Amino acid sequence: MAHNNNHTHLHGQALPKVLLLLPNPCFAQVEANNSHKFHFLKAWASPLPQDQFLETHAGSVQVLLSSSIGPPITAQILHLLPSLKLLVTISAGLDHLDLAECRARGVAIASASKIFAEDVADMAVGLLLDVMRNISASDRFVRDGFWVSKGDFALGSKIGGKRVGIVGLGNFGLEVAKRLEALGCNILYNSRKKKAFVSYPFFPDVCELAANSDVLVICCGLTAQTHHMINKKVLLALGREGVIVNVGRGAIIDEKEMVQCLVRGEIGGAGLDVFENEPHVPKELFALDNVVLSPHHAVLTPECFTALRELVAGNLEAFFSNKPLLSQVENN
Ligand SMILES: O=CC(=O)O
Repeated sequence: MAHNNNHTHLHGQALPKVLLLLPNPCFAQVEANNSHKFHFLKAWASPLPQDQFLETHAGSVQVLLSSSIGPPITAQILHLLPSLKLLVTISAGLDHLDLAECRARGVAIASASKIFAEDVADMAVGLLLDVMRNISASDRFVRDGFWVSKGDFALGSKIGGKRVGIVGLGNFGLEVAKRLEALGCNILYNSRKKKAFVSYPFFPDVCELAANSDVLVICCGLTAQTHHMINKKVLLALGREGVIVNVGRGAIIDEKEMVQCLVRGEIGGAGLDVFENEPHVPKELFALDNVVLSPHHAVLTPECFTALRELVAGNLEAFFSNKPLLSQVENN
């Protein structure tokens, strides 16, 4: 009879192990609801250094649960986990994962992308409306008593009829498009590939897209290809009246250049949920009324978190019962 080395037994049967490298409120709730089904191995709670902890469990860990907050899942970590088959990330972004190494090792990835789409799109539209209709700036104007003392206030722009260029027409971008169409905007887009199922004009070149748009909404993921894709040339093509909204990742935009363009009035405004060096936001932006800032909060609704916990548990169950994952991402 094979000797079972697993540490956790329930009625003599080992629970499948799920590795966690860092504490996270979402993981804690997933654990609270599923500790009868899975044994959650917490590297951070062990007195052993992480590498040693991983070496100890190297033979038995098939699943790693990760988030986009904290250190990335590097090739070095993956090397220490030769039995790993599945990486579940509670993010839509995959930029914290070494995708090439996962591919080489045959590690499947499940993400949160789809279930975040509506909340992220709502936030993108909220930021767009706020910048273009001066909502946050109006709020400050009224609170500061300027309605009484100064009387008038800068006009906002009409939303209907505006040309909105969506960069990345995936789960997020499609939800943004749907919402903005309802507001009377004309949708254009840039994506890795033209999408056969939409009739919006496609621009293979993001600079061309910017030149033909009143607003750019960044909805794509951060990859080597999209890093600083929104550079000075693209920003200048967007132009003095142009507005940029970012709900993707900060580093998709060359942030230094964007700040300069905003300070010099070379673009019209920005609504930003993400930044290059979070939680640090360039101080120059604090003085600008045509900029709306948000602390990477686009997905933070309780409804989204409930769905996320269920998705994570569903993916774990599917994996351990050899069923298709609920939210596997393509990694090729
Ligand atoms: O930014 C959040 C995510 O990638 O899910």
